[in-house]
Amino acid sequence: MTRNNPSRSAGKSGKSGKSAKPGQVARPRWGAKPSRPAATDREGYTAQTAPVVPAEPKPRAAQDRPARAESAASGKSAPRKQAVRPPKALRTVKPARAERAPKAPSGDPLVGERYEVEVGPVAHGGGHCVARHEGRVLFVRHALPGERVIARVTEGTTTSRFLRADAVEILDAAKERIPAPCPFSGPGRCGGCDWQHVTPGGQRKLKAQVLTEQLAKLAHLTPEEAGWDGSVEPVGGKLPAGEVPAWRSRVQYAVDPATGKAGLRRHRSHDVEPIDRCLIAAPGVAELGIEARDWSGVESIEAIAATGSSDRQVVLTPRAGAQLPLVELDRPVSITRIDDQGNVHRVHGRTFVRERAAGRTWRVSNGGFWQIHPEAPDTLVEAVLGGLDPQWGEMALDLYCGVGLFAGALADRVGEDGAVLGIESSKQAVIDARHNLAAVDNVRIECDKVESLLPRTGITSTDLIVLDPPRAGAGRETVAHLVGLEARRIAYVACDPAALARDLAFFREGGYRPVSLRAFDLFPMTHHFECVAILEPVAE
Ligand SMILES: C[S@@+](CC[C@H](N)C(=O)[O-])C[C@H]1O[C@@H](n2cnc3c(N)ncnc32)[C@H](O)[C@@H]1O
Repeated sequence: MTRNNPSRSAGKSGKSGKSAKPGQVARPRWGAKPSRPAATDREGYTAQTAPVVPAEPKPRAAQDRPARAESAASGKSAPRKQAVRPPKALRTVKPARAERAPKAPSGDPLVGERYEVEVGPVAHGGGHCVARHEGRVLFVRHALPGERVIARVTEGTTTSRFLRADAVEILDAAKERIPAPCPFSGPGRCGGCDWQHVTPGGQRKLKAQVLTEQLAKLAHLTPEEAGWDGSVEPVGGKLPAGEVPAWRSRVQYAVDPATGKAGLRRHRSHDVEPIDRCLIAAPGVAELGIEARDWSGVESIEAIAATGSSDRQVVLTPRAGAQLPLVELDRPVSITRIDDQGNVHRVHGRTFVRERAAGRTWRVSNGGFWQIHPEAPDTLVEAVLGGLDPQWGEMALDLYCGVGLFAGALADRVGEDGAVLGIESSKQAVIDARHNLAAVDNVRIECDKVESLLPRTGITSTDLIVLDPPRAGAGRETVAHLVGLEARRIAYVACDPAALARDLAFFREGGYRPVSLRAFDLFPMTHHFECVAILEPVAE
């Protein structure tokens, strides 16, 4: 579909504050700083044609939901904190309705059954590959396409539409298979990494296959049509063979209640795999020695090592009713506690870390969102700016702006004649963004949900848009609103290839197509990766 864009064919509309020509919409000077002072707080791979891969069914019951270790790898989806539920007796009991009651699994359990299978293509979403046994689909972890393995069932019954399984014996190994460097990985063990058993190049090939398949299935685009060369770009330089990249600047540990030992959650489980060391943790995290302490009374620990500053922070969530233990760590570190209402309390030091990236220092408070790979902010900013090519005097939107990373970069490029509006729903992130960009006159940050604020801004057009939504993507309605703003270019930063492909289809309906797409291996050893798509209006 071609966009009907009268203002574009009439020439560029006037810049902020200038009067509109007849037939054009006057642009309010929406990027200017608000007159009130900014809020402050107390301180401060090559892909082949797309294989046909069965979709992983959506979770139906609560116990089917992916565990935090998996979803947290990208840092985008998992909620920071869930308030502890009140004791059962205090909860409001809803009337029992047959359709609301979770269905008890029917059929006989197959867990523990072992099947010899030929492993098919990698599937989106869980670090697993697809296999078939006697007409049933198996999602098999710890396997690689083309392998022949013994798969042991981990979930499912005789009536299940699909089964989950782990490859527990490899009969014919793929050439990309290596011995897992991490002693805590493998069937039934730590759920933090998916592809410890795969060469770095093999991991990127798998990610490229997933992206190719999602683009074909959900956006009906070939790599060429998406402007993608089919590669997932490595980030962080080449490592000697056998060495694991230590990239995680933020690690979410869980604590085994029986032993008080910190570890990582097993795949799709709340059980804790105690570890001595996480191989992919950044040196600044490893130095904290979290795994060596007794954390009795603590439910979870987020360990953060800032990049470009010596700031270290641990964010502790105590168990309900437990006393926070006296925490002594080997080096200066800020300690923050989150109570059962989700409120943040300073225990020691600062409640934030200072991250250095893209030419600025960024304050990030309370374990709020920040890209996890130390090279991610610069890599993504470079890809966004390179794709958008912002011009002096242009107007830009940074949607889902976090603490202001892309807004800051855009502001520098559009200059004082241009303007940037950031929208972010987290109050603390907005406070941080306003603090981080306080000296930048042409940026304004608003706190609200993009979908509810955008239609109320009165903004009818813009030159550039960056959107970096959470895992679910932006969705049809928000995309419909964005295409109506007639931006010259749009940069879509995505951590989930399925959400990206779905939204690309919505953009296509609205007359925008991807002119370039890059994929970055910002989450090595896991199935996650990040994409930057640049969209332009289809020529009229
Ligand atoms: C993937 S992060 C991107 C942050 C930022 N662009 C960066 O790279 O640091 C997504 C952000 O969107 C925010 N968010 C989630 N849902 C939102 C919504 N409906 N409207 C506005 N912001 C939202 C989250 O709080 C988070 O800061």
